[in-house]
Amino acid sequence: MFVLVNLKAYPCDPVAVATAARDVAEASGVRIAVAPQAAHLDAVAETGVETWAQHVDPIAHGSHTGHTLAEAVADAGATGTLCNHSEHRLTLADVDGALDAAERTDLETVVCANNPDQVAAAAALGPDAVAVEPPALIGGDVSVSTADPDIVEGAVAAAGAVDPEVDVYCGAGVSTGDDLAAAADLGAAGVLLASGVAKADDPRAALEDLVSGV
Ligand SMILES: O=C(CO)COP(=O)(O)O
Repeated sequence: MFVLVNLKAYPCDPVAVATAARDVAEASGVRIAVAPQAAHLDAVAETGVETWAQHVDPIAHGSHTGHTLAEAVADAGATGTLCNHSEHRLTLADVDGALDAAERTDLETVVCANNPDQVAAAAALGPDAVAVEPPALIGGDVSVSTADPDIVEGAVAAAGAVDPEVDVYCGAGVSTGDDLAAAADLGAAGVLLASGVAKADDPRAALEDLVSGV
């Protein structure tokens, strides 16, 4: 299972979370990546943890102001990027353009989607993975794998019907080892989570619990 921790804009210490994630990944053998604010990519990558961007824009070098350039996040040490997160939705054309930018710079890609229909559309664009995250469950206490297992199974089926090479992750409310195990049982190859780690009193303990059953 892949564990992708999105720090969003939470007021956590990104280097402390990254250091904990690096240590827990090394100790457990579970692949764990951290996606901090773009301005923190360098510092997070320096810890040695697998580092992801939260977003890249569908642009190349040139006259663009206030955008996130794929080359810049790759230079800062990111090896992957989220795209089309529920809190940063793009048009279909812009998802396609962002994936082109990521491919140009060898960034691994996860396109987020609300439901199986959107998962199918996202999978058709050829990302490395898609992540189904029902917006209503994001930031809540109940994991998508418990609250809406059908949507996870539906996403796995939808992506598989379009392109079996595209991995499916799930997210929203994931915070425990049981949540991770339930996601794996439903066919997910990984989880995308945020508040369960970024808002935890002890992010290291939260990460250790997450991977305890893998
Ligand atoms: O949006 C998410 C991850 O990108 C999920 O957030 P939570 O883990 O806080 O529900």
